[in-house]
Formats: sequence, C-alpha cells, structure tokens
Amino acid sequence: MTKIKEAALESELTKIDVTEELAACPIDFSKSQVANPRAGQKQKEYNNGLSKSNFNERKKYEANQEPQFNQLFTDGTLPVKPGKYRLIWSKHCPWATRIAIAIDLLGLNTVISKGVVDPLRPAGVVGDWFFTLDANNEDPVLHTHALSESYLRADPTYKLRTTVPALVEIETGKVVNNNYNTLNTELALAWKKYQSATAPDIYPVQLRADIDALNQIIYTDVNAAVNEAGLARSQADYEKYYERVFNRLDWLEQRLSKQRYLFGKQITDTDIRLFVTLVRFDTVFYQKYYVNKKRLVDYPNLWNYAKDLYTVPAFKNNTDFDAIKKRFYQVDHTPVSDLTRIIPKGPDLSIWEEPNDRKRFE
Ligand SMILES: N[C@@H](CCC(=O)N[C@@H](CS)C(=O)NCC(=O)O)C(=O)O
Repeated sequence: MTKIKEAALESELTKIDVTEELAACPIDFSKSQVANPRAGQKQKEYNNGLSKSNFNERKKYEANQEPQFNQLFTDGTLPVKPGKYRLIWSKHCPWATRIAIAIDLLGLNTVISKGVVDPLRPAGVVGDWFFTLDANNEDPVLHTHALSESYLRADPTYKLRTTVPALVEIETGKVVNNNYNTLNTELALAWKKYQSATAPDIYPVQLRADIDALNQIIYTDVNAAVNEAGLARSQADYEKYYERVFNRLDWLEQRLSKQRYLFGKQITDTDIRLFVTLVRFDTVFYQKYYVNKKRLVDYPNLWNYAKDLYTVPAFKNNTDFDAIKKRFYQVDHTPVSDLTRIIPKGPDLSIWEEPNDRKRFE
C-alpha cells in the first residue's frame, strides 16, 4: 500500500465509532465507579492512546499480571464445599477456558457453578468485565453487574485489572482465587470426592513432575508465545516468537505421532492447556497475530488430536467460536493487524465435526 493510501485509511479508521462494543448496553458505565473503578482521566488517556494505535501503552497495561488471589483448597485454606463457589470466565479467553473445561471434565459442574462475562465491553472501559449477556445485566447467582465488584469485595484497595478466570465465593461475593495456572490442579487434587466416577485423573501422581515441566514449556512456547508474536513491535521480536511457536508445534507433532494424548492414553491437564491455544489457532492466531507459517490443519497429528479432544463434551461445550471471533477481531487489536475490524468468514469450522484417527492408539 502506498503511504498516501495508508494515511487515508488510518484517518478513516479514527473516524469509526468503536463504541459499538456493546451497542445496546443500557447501563451508563461512565457514571458507575463500581462498574468501572478505574474511570477517570488516566483511563481516557489510555483509550485515546489506543485509538491512535498506541500499542506500547497497551502492552504495558495488559502485560501479564501476576494473579493476586491465591487462596488454596489443597492447603485447607478454602473449604471444599458443594455450591460454595462460582467460576467467572469469558468464552473468548484461553486462560479462563482452561478452568471451565476442567470443571466439566471432572464432573464438578454439579458442585461449582459457572458464570460468563460478555467478551465485549463498552467503549471507554478497560480492565473490567460485565454480565451484559445475562438478564438485567446481572449475574443470576452473584447479583453483580461487573466482575470488579467481586475483586473490590475481596480487596477494597484493588487497583489492577480484573481478570478472568476468577473463582468467587458465592456467599461473600469475594474473589478467592484468580490463578489460571494453579486452579486446575487444585480442582484435580482437592475436589476428588465430588468428581464424577468417570472423571480422568488429569494430574496423576506418577506424572506430576513431567506434567509440570511440559506445562511450563507449552506456556512459554505456545500459550504465551502466540500473544507475544501478535503484540510484537519489531520485526525481530515478532519473528523470534513466530519461530518459537512453530519449532514447538513441530516437536509436539512428533510427540503426538506416537500416542493419543500428550502423556499417553489418558487426558491430563497439559492437554487442556494445549487445546485452548490450538482451538483458537487457525481462527485467530494464524490470521490475526500473523502466526502463519502453518495452520493447525497442516499438522496431521496435532489437528487430529485437537479434533479428538473436541469430541469430548467438556472441550466442545466450552469452545465458543463466535465469542472468540468477536473479541479478537472487534476489540483486541494488535500491531500486526490493526487496520481492519472485519470479522473474517473463514476458516471453515465445519471440519471440526469430521472424524479423527486417534482411536488407533487405544
Ligand atoms: N494474566 C492474567 C491471565 C488471565 C488473563 O489475561 N485474562 C484476560 C482475558 S484473556 C483478562 O481478564 N484481561 C483483563 C482485561 O483485558 O482487561 C492473570 O493475571 O490472571
């Protein structure tokens, strides 16, 4: 594109009213300090910066944040009690989807409920999530409108972003744990008594050290690396993460040529962690983050493995391609793909229904 055309397109884009994130939202969030605890001048500056594609600022704000709430079941701090907790998650978010999948896979959905925030939020609001998919814009169990209400109940001085996943104690409405990295093992270990008879052991004792090690590798080279590629500000940085992702996918392709799941015949937490990135790969990361050396469907073993997992209701029912597309194409703009807000028609998602060949390892 010529410089003049680029400039014209850029100026056209600044005219687009991007407030359409929640077109019909009846709540006036701008006046609600609870709904938007960080409202104010700084927030406005941040959003103005965003509309001018100020991605350095954005990256600084959205940099991976250490989870602030880490109460555990395994050390006895949190009581393991049916009906006491609610997982708040967003269907677009790979980190949150991990926990939603684990709850269903372990059959804990009868004892831990789930509430979903809208993947879109009003313009002018960052760092919070809202229950605008629910009747009266209110979570039917917590009776809150914004996730920040639960963060502020847990810590009235809380000033960071509110993030999903967040496990909330229903009675007090307080977030007790928002650690996407440890919640699954907490559910696997401390909630055994309430798991279904057919629940897999996703963190078996003899594999724990290996699972921890592979989880770390998958985090660094896959889960986080796709984001790093999409948010890179320099060609060299982008290429570094691009290479890292595909080197690791090549390695995983080999591993999955010999066994059905990452650790053999049984699904573990590591499969959940890999799946949440793979299921977004061709739809989002390949196209939107330019992690596009190969598509997932170009890896015979990884592709069949992902489809195999997708046949399991816990994986399929917690995959919402519409929510994923909405968030990533309408809101989460990246340096590599910030010129258009069009949602692509492809890739063809019906292929997820096609048979897979993994039964040969049974
Ligand atoms: N780094 C997060 C991991 C979870 C996360 O990044 N969640 C995203 C959604 S995918 C989020 O809630 N971001 C808050 C925001 O975008 O304002 C954490 O500290 O727990």
